[in-house]
Amino acid sequence: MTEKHEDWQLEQQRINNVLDEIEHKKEKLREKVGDVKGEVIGLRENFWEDVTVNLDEHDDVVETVNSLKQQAELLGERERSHKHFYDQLKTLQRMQKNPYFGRVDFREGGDKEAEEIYIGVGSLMDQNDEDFLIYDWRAPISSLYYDYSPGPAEYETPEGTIEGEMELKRQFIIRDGDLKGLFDTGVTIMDELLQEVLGNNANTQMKSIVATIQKEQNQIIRYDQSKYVVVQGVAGSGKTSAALQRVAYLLYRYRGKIDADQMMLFSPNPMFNSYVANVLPELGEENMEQTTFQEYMDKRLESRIEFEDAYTQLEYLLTAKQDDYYKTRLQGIRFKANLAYKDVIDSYVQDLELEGMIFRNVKFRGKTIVSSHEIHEYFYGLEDYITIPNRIEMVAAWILKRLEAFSRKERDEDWVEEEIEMLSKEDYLKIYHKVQEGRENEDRFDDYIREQAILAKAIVNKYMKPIKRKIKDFQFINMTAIYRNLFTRDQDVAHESWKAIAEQTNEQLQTNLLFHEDVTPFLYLEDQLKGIHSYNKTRYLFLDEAQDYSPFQLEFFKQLFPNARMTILGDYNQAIYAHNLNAPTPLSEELYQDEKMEKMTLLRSYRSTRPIIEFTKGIVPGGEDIEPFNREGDAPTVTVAEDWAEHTDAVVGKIHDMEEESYDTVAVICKTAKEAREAYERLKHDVDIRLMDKDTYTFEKGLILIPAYLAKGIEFDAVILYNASDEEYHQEIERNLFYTACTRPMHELHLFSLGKVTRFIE
Ligand SMILES: Nc1ncnc2c1ncn2[C@@H]1O[C@H](COP(=O)(O)OP(=O)(O)OP(=O)(O)O)[C@@H](O)[C@H]1O
Repeated sequence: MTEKHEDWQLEQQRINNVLDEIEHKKEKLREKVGDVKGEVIGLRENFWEDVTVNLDEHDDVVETVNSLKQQAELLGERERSHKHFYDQLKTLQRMQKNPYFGRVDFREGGDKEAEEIYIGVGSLMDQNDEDFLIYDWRAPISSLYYDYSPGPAEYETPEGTIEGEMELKRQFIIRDGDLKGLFDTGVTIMDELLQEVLGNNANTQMKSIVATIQKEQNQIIRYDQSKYVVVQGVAGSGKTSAALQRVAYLLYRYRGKIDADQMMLFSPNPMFNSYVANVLPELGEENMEQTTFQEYMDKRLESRIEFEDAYTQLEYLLTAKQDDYYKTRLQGIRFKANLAYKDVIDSYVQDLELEGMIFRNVKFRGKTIVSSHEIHEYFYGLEDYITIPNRIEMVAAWILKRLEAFSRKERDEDWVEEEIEMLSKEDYLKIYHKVQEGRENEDRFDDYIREQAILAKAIVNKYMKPIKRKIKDFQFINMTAIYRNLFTRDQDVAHESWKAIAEQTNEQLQTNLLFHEDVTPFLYLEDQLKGIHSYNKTRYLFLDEAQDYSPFQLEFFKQLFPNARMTILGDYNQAIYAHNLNAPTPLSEELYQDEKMEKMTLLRSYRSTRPIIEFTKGIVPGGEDIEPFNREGDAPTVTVAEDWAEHTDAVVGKIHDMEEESYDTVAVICKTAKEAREAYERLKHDVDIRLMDKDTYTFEKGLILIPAYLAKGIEFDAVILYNASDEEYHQEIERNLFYTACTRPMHELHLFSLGKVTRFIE
């Protein structure tokens, strides 16, 4: 028997033993789950029988409350145990399919023998609960597997560094308990497991990478020192993957201290959210909160004011005529992204402490209860050392009091009486019963009057309620007017085109629609006036595709999440929004001058084959530093067509050719949504293709048509770049968009161009 064959047999034998142990543990757990479930059901059913309810005397009430509390605590504890056992059972089930993926033999300094350490998605103890049969990939010792090849190695523990010698590093492919692959590092130079994983089809759901995490990714996953970790990683270098495994790692590391709902991920769009939603559950963890900045803006602005979304802004910049209006808009977009503009707002807020706040009349049925002028007087009558938000609170309390007094008077008005007469029988009876409550034995002669009074009060209150809610929401501040005033007031703004920008913005605000670039500044200003509704609970914030946020937005996030450590990941070569063109992004070190920040860089790209990466390297400056992972494939192709008919035929032909490859996902990528719609009209008769737009919430298998900016962060088996002509892609703002599109495929990339192909690939 060869040595290799022997190893294989021994490992298969060990897998069998481990599987037996898993089965054994599952059996024991099932019993426990069953018992606890029985207890929970019993407790729920008999909840009221087991508490002593006695409300006669004060002491009895206290006793009853205590007894209720005890019973509820018992139930809560049992329910938690049930969930805990159930989760363990699920982990064991997952382990049964693939108990572990790696092994290192590590001899600690001074020891004679090496310990065999097997690494999987969860830990498993032996029968006597003494030794680890499998270590969780997040355990300190598991780091050895990711960080070293055989030779001297070390890992960190809370007690300090452990040094020693790694004698063996082995990777496994196990499917349903059968050993399918075994690779020893040192014997094979290439990472075969990674080759195998990356050679598979792209998926509509991102997969976990725990079996093949690379050293530099492991650093990001486990890093836990500074408040800010900033990761600049080239396309396909595993930024999103690292972010998600990092969440899983932190949940493990701080188990019992931090929950998934104290972590939040901001991602580019809902489709991306659905793309990554499976990774954490696959690792046996709950998902963190996931959102998009668009969702946040929607929530904040509700129906108060309409605003343009980021994609509409981009669509405008990529498709509109480049006249003076366009140029001013572009300058405005770029200026408003900056911290200089934040300074302008900060100084405006200082002025507002003394003058300039604009309020709304508080009205009820056409009558003014408190006029904007009165509010203004009251506000500026308060001491000016009191902060604006505190003064606003005082104003709200004062208005509410005025409303109360007004309500009392209003009850005598004719309209109230009319409403009473119009009351439905049901409503009337409800109020009537209220009047009767507790007075069955009393013979009251004034019942009618009392009844009328209660009815009148109920009616006025009903109409007053929404007004009160608005006051509590501080909607008596005329935010739009205050923001607009920023563009009409006399103010020294150090920007050569400020006048034109201000004029344009002012004009736009009159239509009651905020430009996208004004939304963050608007919300920031609002927070300075109303007080910040910060997310104090969030302990870890993840910003993916961070290059698309502005420096202003970064400051906004810092203010919004005061207690959060931030992991900020992105690629400046994929910055597709105009505000970040040749300007700082949240990936720029200069934005963290006074704060503790760790910058990490990922240069190795895993998504695409080597020929595709070699091709895309040429598109962006500095691309020569990108290192391809060595996976073979066909070189990208470029086809030039003379007219649309030829272009369409060529694209359709390629789509048909690719049917043989049985790919799961093929994307035809266009520059904009407008072009995607046009392409759809041209292609829909010949191929079965789905058009995706910004409202698409899930990413499904098949052939899709998508604008480049929506394809951010996701990947496909093959990509057809629709009309990669020089006419389409020649401005600097289009370079990164083109690069983003070309870096989406795993296996094939084909470019089609109407006329001369883009200069970016020359
Ligand atoms: N260590 C790894 N093991 C296995 N697959 C990996 C690894 N790192 C990255 N990948 C794969 O490479 C692809 C790209 O990863 P990911 O989407 O996380 O990269 P990214 O840096 O966020 O990309 P982009 O900026 O282009 O959106 C994914 O298919 C991911 O599974």
